[in-house]
Amino acid sequence: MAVKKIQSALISVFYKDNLEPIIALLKEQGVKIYSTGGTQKFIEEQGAEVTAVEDLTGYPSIFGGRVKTLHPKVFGGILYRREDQGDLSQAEEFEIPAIDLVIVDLYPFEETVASGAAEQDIIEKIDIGGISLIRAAAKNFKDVTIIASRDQYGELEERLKNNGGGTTLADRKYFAAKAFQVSSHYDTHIFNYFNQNEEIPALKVSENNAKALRYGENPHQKAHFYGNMEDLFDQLNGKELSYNNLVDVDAAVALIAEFEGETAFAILKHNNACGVAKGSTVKEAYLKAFEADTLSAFGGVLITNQTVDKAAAEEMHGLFFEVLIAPAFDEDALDVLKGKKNRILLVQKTTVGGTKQIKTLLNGYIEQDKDLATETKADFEVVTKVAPTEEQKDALVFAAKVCKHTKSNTIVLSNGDQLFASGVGQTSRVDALRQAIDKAKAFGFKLEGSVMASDAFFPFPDCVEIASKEGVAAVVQPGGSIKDKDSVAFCDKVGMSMVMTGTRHFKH
Ligand SMILES: NC(=O)c1ncn([C@@H]2O[C@H](COP(=O)(O)O)[C@@H](O)[C@H]2O)c1NC=O
Repeated sequence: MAVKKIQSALISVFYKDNLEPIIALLKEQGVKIYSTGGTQKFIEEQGAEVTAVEDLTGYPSIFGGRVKTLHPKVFGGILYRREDQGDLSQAEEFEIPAIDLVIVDLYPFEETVASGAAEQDIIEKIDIGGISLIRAAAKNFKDVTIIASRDQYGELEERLKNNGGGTTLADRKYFAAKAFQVSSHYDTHIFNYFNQNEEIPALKVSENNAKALRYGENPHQKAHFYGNMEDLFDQLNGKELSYNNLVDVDAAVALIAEFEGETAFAILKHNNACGVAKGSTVKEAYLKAFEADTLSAFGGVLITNQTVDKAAAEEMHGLFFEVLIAPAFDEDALDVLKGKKNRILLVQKTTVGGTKQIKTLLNGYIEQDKDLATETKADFEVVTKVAPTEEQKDALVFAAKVCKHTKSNTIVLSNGDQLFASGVGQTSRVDALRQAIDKAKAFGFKLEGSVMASDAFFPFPDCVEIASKEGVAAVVQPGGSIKDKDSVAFCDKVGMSMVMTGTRHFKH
């Protein structure tokens, strides 16, 4: 493919670091360089000759730098069509020199917003000239090479070296695509900043980090993860996380976040907890979580909110599991756990931020606030004659937390520190309860004195009737059914206690 030699360049960058090799290369190739204030100074310090953009435009940088490159001599030099006779003669008539390469690094808008800067500082970080240079050069990719971020210097250097100081049309089109990636990402953040109150109903999401996954939910489905796992986790061992691992890891970190300040352990399969427990040590919490369903734990995703020590590691080592997440691992625990090379060990460095959830659906997307509501004892309204004891209230809080993170319809049976069993993703609440009862019994739990949580209200008294036969002593549910009173009346008849929270936790 034909190579177009670069003879002139305009460089205007916010961060000057890492520009040195490019300057050296352009200098070596005798490229004429135009530049703006701070960048010009930096380039001159590298010993290269530079023409100030002011000398090209005949204007100084004005309005505190708001206008410096915005001039027909600059934009004309980038945008005129090199093969169009009319454009060529106009360029000559207006003495507009060609600009073959544009290098820009934009004002750091995103970074400034994240720093908590005042509005005026943020507004001044909306780059106008730079973004216009990027768009102009990308539009004229047939003739112009655009480098729209300092992340791309390495690629430019490599291609210039390989092509004897020029670029091919394919190179320029590639860089143009990257330029629009940069400009659209930049504008997405500006829009979201201006639309913080969501007055304008529009969904703008931009994520530059794409990681190809081995496959999607199934091997015949291609998949990518868009995000920055490294910000959240350090991976200490094991193969790459799969699509399904990521989905479970997401569910696991959301669940364990409910147990701040306690020692908790959860085992998840296909997004649902099959074991959750609290203990005085990680080992104890793990053993209790495992006990809830020793079958489903096989191949599961494990999570705790405390440092994994050797004693806990030795217990877990016997289990085949996919992922273990913890805030830290003792060295001797790692020695044990690393005994299986595919086992993924993640150190969770921080909690997951963000308040929104987005899904594709039909021919569009649905977006909602994350379910960040968690009920405490203070949220309980006792609706039965008998009130739960303090111990039962603690157990109801525990059951409600697990319930919130389980697929609907769900019923959770537990005591205060151990999930006995849950019915998950059932089409009826009665089915969910029956599944929970059968499972709890299959793993040897006695339900006498246990508590029950339901993610949504009971439309009929059937669930409390079944639960009471098993000895369930206290119930937590959101309430809100027109037949609430039937369930309450039944509880009163048999001496069960019930609290309502007013908050439903459907999870589809
Ligand atoms: N106003 C303009 O005409 C203009 N032209 C280029 N810039 C930006 O100015 C910065 C470089 O400025 P300096 O070289 O003075 O450090 C770059 O981030 C570039 O994107 C401008 N600044 C903001 O819009």
